[in-house]
Amino acid sequence: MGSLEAATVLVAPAPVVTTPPAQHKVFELKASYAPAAKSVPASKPKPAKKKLAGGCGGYVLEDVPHLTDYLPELKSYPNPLQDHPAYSVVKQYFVNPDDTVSKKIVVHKSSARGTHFRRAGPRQRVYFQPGEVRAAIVTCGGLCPGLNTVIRELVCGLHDMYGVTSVVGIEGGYRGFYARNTVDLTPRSVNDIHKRGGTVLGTSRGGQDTAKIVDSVHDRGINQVYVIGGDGTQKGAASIADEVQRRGLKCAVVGVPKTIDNDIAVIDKSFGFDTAVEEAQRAINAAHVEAESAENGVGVVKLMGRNSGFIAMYATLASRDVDCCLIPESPFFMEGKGGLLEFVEKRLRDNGHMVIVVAEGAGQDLIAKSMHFADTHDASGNKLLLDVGLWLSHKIKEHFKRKPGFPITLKYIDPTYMIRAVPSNASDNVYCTLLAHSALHGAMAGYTGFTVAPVNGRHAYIPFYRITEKQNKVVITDRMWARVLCSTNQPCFLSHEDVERAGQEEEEPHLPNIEGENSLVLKSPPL
Ligand SMILES: Nc1ncnc2c1ncn2[C@@H]1O[C@H](COP(=O)(O)OP(=O)(O)OP(=O)(O)O)[C@@H](O)[C@H]1O
Ligand SMILES: O=P(O)(O)OC[C@H]1O[C@](O)(CO)[C@@H](O)[C@@H]1O
Ligand SMILES: [Mg+2]
Repeated sequence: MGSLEAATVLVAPAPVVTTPPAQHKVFELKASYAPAAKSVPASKPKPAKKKLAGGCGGYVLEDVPHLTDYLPELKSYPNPLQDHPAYSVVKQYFVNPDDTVSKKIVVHKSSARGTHFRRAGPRQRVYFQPGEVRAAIVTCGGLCPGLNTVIRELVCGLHDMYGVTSVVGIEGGYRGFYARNTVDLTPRSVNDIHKRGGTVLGTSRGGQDTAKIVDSVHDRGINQVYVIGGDGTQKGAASIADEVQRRGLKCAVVGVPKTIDNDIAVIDKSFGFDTAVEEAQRAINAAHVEAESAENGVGVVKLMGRNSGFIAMYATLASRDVDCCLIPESPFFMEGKGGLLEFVEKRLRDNGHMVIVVAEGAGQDLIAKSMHFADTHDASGNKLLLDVGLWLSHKIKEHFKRKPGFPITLKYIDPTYMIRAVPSNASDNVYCTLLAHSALHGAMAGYTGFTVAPVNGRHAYIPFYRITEKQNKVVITDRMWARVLCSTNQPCFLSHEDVERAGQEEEEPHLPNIEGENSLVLKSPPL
């Protein structure tokens, strides 16, 4: 257990005035903060105000909070990395404070410069001394390849780059903050955990009680919290960050986005996704071998993807053995002209076998129509899904039973948990390492209330609200989905209205208008 004083450094007058962390003009941050409070009765923390900076050409920096926003007297120190033998030789190792990463990478002559995020990386000045840091790491939500790599690299990165020796793991997800003891994490104890699937800390759904979590953070003297999880977890982290600010604690709250479904908005890709797609190939290969070896063989493979069909889409494109890919974003129908059953029949007549890949969230409306079921949710409030693979297999079998002289052999493969329980592959391991490093550089530099991830290939600090306001979905009016349809030669199943609706959902939200600052974007002619 750490000392209470360590977590309550806070608003004591500091001898050195800090260098401002950002050069940009900041708007809208008007909150005044009370000095540090200890246990405060449970109350819903107000979300932090958006921190926006504007410039000409429709430039908007959607910035992340900094500890000095509410602890203006906080002391800063030279970054110890400048004396590190490995890093001191790197030219321009520290990130220029004005560097930003553009959300939009494809632009036109008259495009506004649009939304930017603060570039991730080490800063010249840090707001924690090595001996002062007590970091905590927690993993929440479903499993995902790479969780252990992120944990390892946070522990080793903090130790090797910043000399931090106090890192604890919170066991069993958010509720572990107040229901379990912590475990000490050292470079030695995490040395080879990246070779294992799962999370050495354990995980859970539900149990997110912000007030109790922040009480625990305060009581244990924790001043950096690293939260690894999906969209639900990032929402939880946002409310922890808000409560930490409200209490005036010197504690950075940092999110590392995790989800096998790749459904986190704004970011290029979530870690573990590549590994999952690779692992899915084994199931698709098996389905293909089985289907090819039987008379009118049909292989059905169900892959994860609650609301977003990225795993199914990429696994299909990678395999080239798939005849039909079904995802939640693209409605389909079974019976009649242009329906799935007609297509299965045609493909079997033409090729003698076929493989169908279905994302678990696809066709849920069809199943619900055809059977009674209780609409249930998991502990985090996520809707529990019906088994579309089983349902589809049953429907196909029933259809061909009614066709004497057309026997089929159908094999249903459900590798759902196998694709997420494996250790991360080489490229995900490197990705997880960079994510962990970007996360801890941000916390050491005093940033808080952010998720770290690559945006157009560059790591950026993204305010929590940007990650949580909507989910990333396959855009069925985009070229990538067209590539899938082209590779499988499946029908698109969509009505004109479906396509219209999909196009409207994809419209970009308007840029924030900062009076007198980014007016160009408002005056620029529509494209
Ligand atoms: N809106 C929310 N506000 C605060 N906490 C939340 C919210 N939604 C979910 N959480 C908490 O976040 C944790 C993880 O959420 P969830 O089970 O939805 O997984 P996730 O992080 O979305 O990951 P994945 O979907 O990839 O499994 C849970 O402890 C849950 O209670
Ligand atoms: O059965 P569990 O562990 O709740 O997780 C299942 C869900 O988790 C996910 O893998 C997301 O993490 C979804 O694809 C899936 O629906
Ligand atoms: Mg989720």
